[in-house]
Amino acid sequence: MIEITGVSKAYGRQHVLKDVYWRVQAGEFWGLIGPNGSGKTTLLNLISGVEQPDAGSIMLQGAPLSSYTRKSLSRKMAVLQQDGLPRVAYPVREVVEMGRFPYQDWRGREKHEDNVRLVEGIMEKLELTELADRPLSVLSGGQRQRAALGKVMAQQPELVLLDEPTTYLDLRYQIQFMELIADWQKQDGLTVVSVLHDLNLAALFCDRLLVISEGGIVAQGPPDEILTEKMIEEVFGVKSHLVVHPDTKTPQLLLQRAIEK
Ligand SMILES: Nc1ncnc2c1ncn2[C@@H]1O[C@H](COP(=O)(O)OP(=O)(O)OP(=O)(O)O)[C@@H](O)[C@H]1O
Repeated sequence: MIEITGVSKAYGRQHVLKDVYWRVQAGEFWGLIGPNGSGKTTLLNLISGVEQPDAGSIMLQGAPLSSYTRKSLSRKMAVLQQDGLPRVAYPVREVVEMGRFPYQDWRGREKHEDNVRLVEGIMEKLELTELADRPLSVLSGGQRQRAALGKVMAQQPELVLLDEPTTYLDLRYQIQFMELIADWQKQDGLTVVSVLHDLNLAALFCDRLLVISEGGIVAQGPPDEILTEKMIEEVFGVKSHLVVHPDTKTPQLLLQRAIEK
């Protein structure tokens, strides 16, 4: 799905990404983890085409990213930020329908009438039906993020890029959001790349983790190989205990206090 070869990116004199090599197979669920300022969002911005690399190449399904038009790219990939939608007066249903933009002609019409059913199905799945006519401006952060996910689902991409998507969600909605993405991944073979600060969520949901530190990749692989107390101390500078989740057998992190009593 994505092939990144020798990619570097600098802002002024600051080298934010240095010679990155990374391959993402179709259908994988990757978590991008690393400290603040390590280059995670920059990497997502390069994959989505918002930023251009200074060196190296990015291929999407075997073709250079630069060979796609904006519209053809938006049929392949969707991006969701941590605060996915602004507080505007548009009602939820209209916002979800906006996800169909890449499939519409210049009059804003679609060739297939199926789109109404598609949008309604998504609204039901995300429990947005009751909120359909409410403007985004009156919704809570969690409700707005669900509407943002609805818009992304209506876009029917093959690849979704998520940048800390659960930051403003409470525990219930964090899990619900990740489960919805995981269901979508399993049902449609969606490829997911998500920046996540919560290493426990990352371990529970991701097939693979990419650890970025100071603009370079320091480790990549399945969570049970990648998450070690040593890596967490080296990369994040904190001491931790890793325990095994009783249900999923994935590693889970317990933080240690800095001051020993
Ligand atoms: N448009 C820009 N212009 C100048 N510097 C930038 C720009 N975008 C990012 N940077 C710098 O690049 C570095 C990496 O930023 P980036 O947002 O990729 O990090 P991150 O790993 O996503 O961080 P966080 O976890 O804090 O979101 C930071 O030092 C940041 O200040």
